[in-house]
Amino acid sequence: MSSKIKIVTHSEKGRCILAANGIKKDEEILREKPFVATQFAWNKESKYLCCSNCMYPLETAQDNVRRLTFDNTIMLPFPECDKINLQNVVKCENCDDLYCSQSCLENEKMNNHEFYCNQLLPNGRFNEIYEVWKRCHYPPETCSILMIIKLFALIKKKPMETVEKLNEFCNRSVNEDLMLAHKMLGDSYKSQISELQETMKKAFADDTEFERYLTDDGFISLLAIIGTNSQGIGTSSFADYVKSISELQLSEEKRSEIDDFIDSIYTRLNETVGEFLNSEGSGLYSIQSKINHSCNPNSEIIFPDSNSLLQVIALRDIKQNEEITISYLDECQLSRSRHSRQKYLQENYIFECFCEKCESQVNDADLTSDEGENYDDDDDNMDTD
Ligand SMILES: C[S@@+](CC[C@H](N)C(=O)[O-])C[C@H]1O[C@@H](n2cnc3c(N)ncnc32)[C@H](O)[C@@H]1O
Repeated sequence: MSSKIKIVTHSEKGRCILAANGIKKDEEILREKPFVATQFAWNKESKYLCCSNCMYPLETAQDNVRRLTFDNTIMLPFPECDKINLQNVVKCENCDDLYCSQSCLENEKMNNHEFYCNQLLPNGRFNEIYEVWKRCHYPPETCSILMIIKLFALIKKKPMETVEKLNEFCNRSVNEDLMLAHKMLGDSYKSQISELQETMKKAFADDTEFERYLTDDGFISLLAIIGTNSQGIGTSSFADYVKSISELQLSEEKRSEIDDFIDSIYTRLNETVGEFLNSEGSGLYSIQSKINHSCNPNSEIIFPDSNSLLQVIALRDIKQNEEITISYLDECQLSRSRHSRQKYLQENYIFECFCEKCESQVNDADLTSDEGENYDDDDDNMDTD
């Protein structure tokens, strides 16, 4: 673990990560690869191209916008800013899964890729699970059945080590687990949890090492571990291109021209794919998952290499022994009243927030922000990003 942090236990929040020494604004606090990470099932089905190991984009920004807008004539200016490296792309010789490099392919093989290689395709051992999952979990996805299958592959290969690691993630009570599992699948698909469980039992009937995860409580608890601890990951070659463009030194006139062009591309993308611009997925990170939420966080998560490698960065100077916190809510949710934030966290993450901001506003009137009410009614999904 990084020498910059230490783990302690808090009576209300469980484990907390503290700064071992003072940390400066913009300083890296933590850099971590996931224990397991996957692209979401529907995202993959919709041909969002990324490395099957690290989620690095596998198409140039130009190809990305051409595909998403259905317009093959788009030419991106400043092609030197389209930096996605496709020179080392390799594929699994059996299932055609793509990897950004030989080392990603090797890593996936080490993590027992063989276990699910070809098995999601029609006639594959896990195809039915995949189909049931897609039926009961429409986009926007917040978790993936592929994550469970990858976890099972790891358990098969390194049983003791994997189960030990999995047990270190935050666990909930049986009741909370059930609420979380319902949240993950969306309220209208509650009844399909048992269909999914039965399909998995059938597919894994001969694998005794998974029995404990396929009982009624075990299955719900597995979904809840993923729901409580997983971190959203999004990678996009066009977003990388836009970032590189923003770093160019340009005249005011050129800057305004390129900004207008990028805006026009985003407008077109909005018409075709709406918010679904990225290769979306999620990962379980052993240390990052122990960072608690705050409604006034002092840190944020970024993905500096456009892949699943995660970095936690300080948003301001952090004192020695101060808790490292991130926000599980987006900017808009964070700006709402204490009551709205608490309601959202309670309904979607099943916990009462004990952050400093909520504690300092404990005597505020129990008013729900107007915008909050609209949002609370609409939103069904959960995710810790
Ligand atoms: C991803 S885990 C964070 C680490 C966790 N504290 C642990 O012991 O592993 C998320 C869980 O931590 C707790 N938690 C996180 N932020 C909190 C907060 N601001 N107030 C109270 N509990 C919090 C909740 O139980 C939540 O479900």
